Amino acid sequence: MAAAPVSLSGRFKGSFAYFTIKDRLPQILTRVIDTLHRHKNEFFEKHGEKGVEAEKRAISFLSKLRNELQTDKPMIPLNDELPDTPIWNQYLEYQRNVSNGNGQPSWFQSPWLYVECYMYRRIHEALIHNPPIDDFDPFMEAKIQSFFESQQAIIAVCTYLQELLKNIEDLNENQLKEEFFKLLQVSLWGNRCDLSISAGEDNSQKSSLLQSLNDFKSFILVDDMENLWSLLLNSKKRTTTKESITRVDMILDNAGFELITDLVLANFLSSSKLATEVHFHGKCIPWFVSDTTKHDFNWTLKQLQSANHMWMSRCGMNWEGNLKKGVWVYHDHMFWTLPHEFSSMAQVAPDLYAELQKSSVIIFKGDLNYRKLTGDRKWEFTVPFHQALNKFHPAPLCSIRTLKAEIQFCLLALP
Ligand SMILES: O=P(O)(O)OC[C@H]1O[C@](O)(CO)[C@@H](O)[C@@H]1O
Ligand SMILES: [Mn+2]
Repeated sequence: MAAAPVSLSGRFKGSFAYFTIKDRLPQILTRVIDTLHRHKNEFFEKHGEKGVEAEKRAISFLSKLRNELQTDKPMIPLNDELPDTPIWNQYLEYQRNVSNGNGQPSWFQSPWLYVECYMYRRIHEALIHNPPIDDFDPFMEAKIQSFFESQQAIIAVCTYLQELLKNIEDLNENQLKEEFFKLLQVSLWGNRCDLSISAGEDNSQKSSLLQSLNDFKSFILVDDMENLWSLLLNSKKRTTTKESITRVDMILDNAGFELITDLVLANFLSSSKLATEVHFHGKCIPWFVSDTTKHDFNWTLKQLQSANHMWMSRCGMNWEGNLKKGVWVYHDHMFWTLPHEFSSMAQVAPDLYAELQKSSVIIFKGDLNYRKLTGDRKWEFTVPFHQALNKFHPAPLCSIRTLKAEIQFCLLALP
């Protein structure tokens, strides 16, 4: 098999990677600095002068980081005490070795995937270094605002689900398949609501998606819904005896409306018995502006339960119940916030790889997961997706992603 092509990088002027590193990442950093500035009084009220001092130090750290980025300085090792720090610093050494003498790993010369992930980890380092604001999520405000801006769309999709559940037992196989395809597409288009692509600008879902699915159909470039349906249906038919299970793993992406669409899809899979277990995988630190952390996941369930809308609160209660019963499980392994391509998971995080091997099908949400699945390299569009996976295959898998970066393939891998 031919060697894997080079990584997408800011060294390719005019590429989306170049535009992202040159313009978008500094915008995101500036927005983080502004957010810290705006929370100065809150830090003072909560922590007194110590909070204000910590805020000043974090801002100075982030301003220095922005200058490093904008002037293409070499990447520097992390020096906080977090468990992933040695892995990040080993990865920097690896980048130094593979740069084969083309100088130090730097923002515009190194792989885009690495430098973008590295920026979010350095943002976390800026806070970790500065207690007592070390637990502050600089993206929380934007995630919460995006949730509330999407209220109408959330009400519509929760209402649709609850109406569907009333007679789900009476649906025949074709009707079930039709509903499955609808909710898959809602989860797909929910991925447009990502605050990284908008550099933090509002990117919430204003209208109900369910009425627009036909309008969006022609924008689906690669459609393997039939294969995914067959895989789940065959697994359901095999799950006759008690002990056999159909486990679906959802590698989550953005909080807010997209997370609701993923939970709605998961509820449908559980209620239709297409899945006997659903495992959700979130991020262990704030990531790519709107990616879901455990706090975001739990906040969303609580927010729904306390909503003054019957179907929203019903969803929140049911979903919390599924977690309590253990039919739904939430994980947040540190691997998801490392810079590694997924093809190195078996070496870097064998425990996570083994966990995913228990799955009947793994659904990867979003653009960043797609980039990590395929190594974020300059593949020809005609290369089969499974080739780009580079032997990463813990279980049958698929990607549900709205295209936000140059990388794209013609086929999805499932079986
Ligand atoms: O939330 P998603 O779908 O992973 O999108 C994040 C992606 O968007 C981008 O901002 C666009 O390139 C990338 O940084 C990242 O891959
Ligand atoms: Mn995201």
